[in-house]
Amino acid sequence: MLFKVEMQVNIPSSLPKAQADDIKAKEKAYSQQLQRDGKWPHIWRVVGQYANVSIFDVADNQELHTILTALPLYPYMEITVQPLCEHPSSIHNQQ
Ligand SMILES: O=C(O)C[C@H]1C=CC(=O)O1
Repeated sequence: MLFKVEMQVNIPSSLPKAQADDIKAKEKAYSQQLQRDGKWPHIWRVVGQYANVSIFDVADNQELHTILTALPLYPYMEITVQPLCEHPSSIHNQQ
């Protein structure tokens, strides 16, 4: 199942820089492993914002929930999820 996920990151200025940098490094490693696994095929920065638009390719809602809630930056994120299906005019995925 494909999902469009938008993540807005709001790290409080009260969080010490070293701690924020550590969380960001863990987030990067976690994200890149999911990308290698094919679960997170797209991630794009939203211009001018500490935010991304991503596509996830997972088995079901539960798997996406498990992945998102394990993001190291999850406590500092606002996340919106939209399920996707095939567009009838798409030239991809035709059988
Ligand atoms: O920077 C972000 O958009 C937040 C987060 C998502 C992946 C990652 O490495 O960081």
